[in-house]
Amino acid sequence: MEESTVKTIPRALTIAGSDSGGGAGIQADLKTFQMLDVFGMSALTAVTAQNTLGVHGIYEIPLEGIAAQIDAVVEDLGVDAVKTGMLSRPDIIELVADRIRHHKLTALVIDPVMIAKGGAALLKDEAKSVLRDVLVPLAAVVTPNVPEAEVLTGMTIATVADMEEAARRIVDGFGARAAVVKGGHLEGEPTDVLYDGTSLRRFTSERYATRHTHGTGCTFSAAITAELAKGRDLPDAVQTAKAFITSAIKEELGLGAGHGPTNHWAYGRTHTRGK
Ligand SMILES: Nc1ncnc2c1ncn2[C@@H]1O[C@H](COP(=O)(O)OP(=O)(O)O)[C@@H](O)[C@H]1O
Ligand SMILES: Cc1ncc(COP(=O)(O)O)c(N)n1
Repeated sequence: MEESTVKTIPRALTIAGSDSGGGAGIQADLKTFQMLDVFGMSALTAVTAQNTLGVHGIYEIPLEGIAAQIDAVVEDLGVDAVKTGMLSRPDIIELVADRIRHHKLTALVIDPVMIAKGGAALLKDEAKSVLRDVLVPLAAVVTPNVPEAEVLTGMTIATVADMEEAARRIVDGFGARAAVVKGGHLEGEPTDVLYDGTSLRRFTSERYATRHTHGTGCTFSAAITAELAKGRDLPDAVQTAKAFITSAIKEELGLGAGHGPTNHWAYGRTHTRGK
């Protein structure tokens, strides 16, 4: 009998919005999955007309179409880890939570996307509590930036110690299994904090002075998702994601007149990827 050429490859799904500019949203997620040697799939929640200058239009996908995309990939190709990004509305969040429960997708990364770098709202105000109450309890990890962690917890965050307190509240108060609060919006060396219900860890890097940070949060959470799809534990996944996003910010591409995309090739050029 001929030897089988079938290989198993880790598979990751992103449930998020499309960024026509290619730097954030599902485009950032799929590029990141690819660079980390994970097979990427997508379920679009919305299409945005977007470039480095801002969001020029939002066109949401009908609920039935979002559910059909998720069901189609899970039932045939299989999903080892899943992330959510832009979810826009309360009913989209409810639907995504329903499909995640139905398919028993436990390796779930929630990036609670609220506002684009240019200021456009990607999540309606009335959806914020639904995200916290319905989706966060299903998460293996939630990855808010400082303003998002402030909205979720209602607290003001000015220091790394505040970020740690916010991470604790997201886990102990809202039922996520872990939280990474990202420190890009505070001054100084950007420090991200991970709390998993037992211990706190800090991940710090150099800060690069650049306006090309469009899609940093999407890329970071996609890298965590890719590593979880490979079966890595969460601290390892966060460490790789931090290295991935740091390289992507450092080696800017200089595209566009506004907040340009990060460099999704950079990490692969400087790190040996597991083959
Ligand atoms: N100027 C920067 N230099 C290096 N790393 C950064 C910079 N800005 C953000 N980061 C890192 O990029 C990731 C995303 O951070 P953050 O800006 O806090 O979230 P978001 O992109 O969701 O707004 C985090 O790992 C953060 O530490
Ligand atoms: C479709 C989509 N999803 C997410 C973001 C957030 O990315 P960022 O906050 O890094 O601009 C975005 N701008 N567009």
